[in-house]
Amino acid sequence: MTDKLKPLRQQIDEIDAQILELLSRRGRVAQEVGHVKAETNAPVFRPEREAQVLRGVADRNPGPLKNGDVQTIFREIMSACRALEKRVTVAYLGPAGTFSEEAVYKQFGSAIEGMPCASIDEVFRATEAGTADFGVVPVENSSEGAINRTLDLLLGTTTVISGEVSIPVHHSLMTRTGTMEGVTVVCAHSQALAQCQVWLNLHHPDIERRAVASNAEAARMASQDPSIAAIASEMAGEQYKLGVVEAHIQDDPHNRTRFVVIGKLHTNPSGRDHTSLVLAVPNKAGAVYDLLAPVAKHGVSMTRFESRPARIGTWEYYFYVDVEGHVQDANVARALEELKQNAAFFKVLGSYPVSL
Ligand SMILES: O=C(O)C(=O)C[C@]1(C(=O)O)C=C[C@@H](O)C=C1
Repeated sequence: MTDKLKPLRQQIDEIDAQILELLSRRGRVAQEVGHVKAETNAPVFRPEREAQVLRGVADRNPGPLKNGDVQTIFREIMSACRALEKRVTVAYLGPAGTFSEEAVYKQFGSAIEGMPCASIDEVFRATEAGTADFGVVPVENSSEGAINRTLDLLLGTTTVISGEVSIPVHHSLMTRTGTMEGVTVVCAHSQALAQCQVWLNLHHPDIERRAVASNAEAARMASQDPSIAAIASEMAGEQYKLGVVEAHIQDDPHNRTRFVVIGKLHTNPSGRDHTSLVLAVPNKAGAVYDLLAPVAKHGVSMTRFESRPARIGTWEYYFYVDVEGHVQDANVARALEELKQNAAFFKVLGSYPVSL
């Protein structure tokens, strides 16, 4: 056994030495890129370029490593190279261990400064003030729909959307002991309680459910009190040394949350992009239909349509629309120009690469 392993491990050592040499070369080139950018005050983080690199490695991947795994490795390589140019600060809805933190790492890799914030409002404030270079905020969940606070804040923000990231959301029921003995209350963020309601009704119909600020906060509470069970990610459970009572209790096994990256950066076209906008129409019959006509006319696909009350006391709404393509694409530019003519309110939130 050992005799057979030895030459294989030698091969691995040789390959690792080559990988290390190549990584070092890549790092030195990134430093040069950093100097060129510094001369022209150009942005360090380029989401469109990173998206192209990651799509490229998946397209050229000869195997046997899986595309997703190769992309994770390259995500980290770019993150480390980027940190040689500048370590970007990213604000998100904390504490550490939330799905928002997971989204931050999926988008930026781990060579960043994470800035956990107490609320979505604070993420916007930190990004607008420049305390953080970017912010990552949840915008919609596949089972629960829009995250209204984010939509409301996008309306008035001076930041733009420069990226999107979507992650699977799996919830586990966890306690200090890994059993439900002595548990009188289940704590989680209200969204998580809603996403697990069918399972809870079936298995623990009589236990009180309490909404708290975040799932990570629920995990922290459960770690200190044996009468509390938390619904959170296993990542948060590990952080607080909780035992898993039941894994994957979310009602929809394909549950996902989509986040957007906000910042001051206008992202260039990557070849596969989305554009987000907010619109309002005059309050008259057929107005919404007329408003959206240019989208179809110019062959632009709409991927999302969401409405929010304008909260000015009348039955008026803001419409949050996502379309395929970039504002610099000719057909998108023409469609938006016409949309703008018919709209009482019109704001482009940003164009950015479609999430992996
Ligand atoms: O191409 C660039 O602009 C780089 O700075 C290099 C690099 C990379 O490591 O590949 C790093 C950071 C950018 O976000 C994009 C790519």
